[in-house]
Amino acid sequence: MIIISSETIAQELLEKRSANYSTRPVLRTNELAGITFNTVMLPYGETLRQHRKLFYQVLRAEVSISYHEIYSRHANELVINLLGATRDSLQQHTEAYSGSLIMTVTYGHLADEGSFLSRAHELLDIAKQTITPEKAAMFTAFPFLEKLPFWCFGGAFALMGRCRELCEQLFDEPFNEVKAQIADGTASRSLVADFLSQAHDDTGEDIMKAVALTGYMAGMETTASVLQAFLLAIMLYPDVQSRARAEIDQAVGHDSMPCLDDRASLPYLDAILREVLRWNPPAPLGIAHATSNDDVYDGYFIPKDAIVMVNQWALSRDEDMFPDASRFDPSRHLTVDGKLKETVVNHFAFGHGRRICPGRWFADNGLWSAAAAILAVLRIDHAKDSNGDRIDVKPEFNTGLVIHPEPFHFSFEVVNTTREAHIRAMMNSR
Ligand code: HEM
Repeated sequence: MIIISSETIAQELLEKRSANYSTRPVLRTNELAGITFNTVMLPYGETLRQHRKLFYQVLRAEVSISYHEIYSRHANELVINLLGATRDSLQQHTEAYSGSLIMTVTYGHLADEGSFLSRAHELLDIAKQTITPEKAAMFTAFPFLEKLPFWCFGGAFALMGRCRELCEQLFDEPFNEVKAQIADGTASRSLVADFLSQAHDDTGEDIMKAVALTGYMAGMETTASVLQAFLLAIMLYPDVQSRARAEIDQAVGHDSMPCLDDRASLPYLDAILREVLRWNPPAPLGIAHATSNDDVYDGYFIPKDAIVMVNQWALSRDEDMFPDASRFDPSRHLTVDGKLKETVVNHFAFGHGRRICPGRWFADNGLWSAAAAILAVLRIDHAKDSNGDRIDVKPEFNTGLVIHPEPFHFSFEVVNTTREAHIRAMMNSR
């Protein structure tokens, strides 16, 4: 296994030599769990090319921004929900935001959105527990284990069958519902509806089904994790929070809500989001790539089928690139005259080369909309204990493929009642 801990080497290998570094390790557990349809797991080849082409068609920068009203609507709901959030429900609120946003953009309005969301969440939970590298290694080393019924293994493994069942249901059901809505003229705009409005054969439809379900599985938790880290960061760094709010007030006026059209006038907010991704990249070890052929780099022999990981955590702590790296400092992404140094969404947190995250524009727009709405209406601060003393919080994160801040105490207060009234009125008018 090769672990890359430098941005330069990540670019040298995964980008400049991408033809050789773009497949994925073969994990037997993906097949057993029935999730080989998932774009993230696909080996390099024709099916992957078709998936990525479709992702590009439906989620590239220009298309992704055209869903701006949906982002705003969900961001407004999030703001109101956060007012009632507790230490233990913050994760749930942020996941509800990212999950329902992805679902709405992907499928439009489903008759039973709750059922889709709860089953998709269940699928993700089971998948996370069953497809870990150590479990994949166990089945590769001892293939006879596959002959045993899954319940023998207990724990999450006993749920492999349920995982397959959920995949089958969620692959077809929402897609077929949108198809029926198109036939009776009730479909709202969505990726699937846009896709179905053009002519496609069955193969094309299966790819769209896979892309649609992958979007939820790949995007829900990552986006929610960044949102939680954003809230933690602006609570711990109140000067950053005040400066971002002042920038919004100045650019859009005290009574209006910021929207994606205002983005170019809010460089500091973008710098904050880039810094959140750098400060604690949500997938600190990325997703494993694998080599298709032998290679030699800088005198080192790298064999075919080697697993190649990018240690994003190490990249984020590179003191040459990011002096005083553990400090949360959005200004490092700005020029001296306050402009963004990088204007494109090309952050290492989204990966490298031909497998770079194809949902990055969508994630970026969703995160921006939520962050802008939160800052425009709410202030997050440390909570106080029963004696009125501030409860200190250390920035601690859990471990896993996708990490989250550990639950932390906080308090929200409304800082702009006009905007709050405005978004409540918008929500009630629907
Ligand atoms: C802040 C949120 C997100 C982060 C940090 C993130 C990060 C990543 C990373 C690190 C990878 C692996 C890249 C590599 O192998 O080099 C990836 C792959 C992927 N992401 Fe995201 N992602 C996010 C949101 C999303 C969203 C919202 C979607 C879709 C709606 C999405 C869809 C995908 C897909 C399909 C892949 C697999 C691409 C492939 O294997 O070719 N992601 N993402």
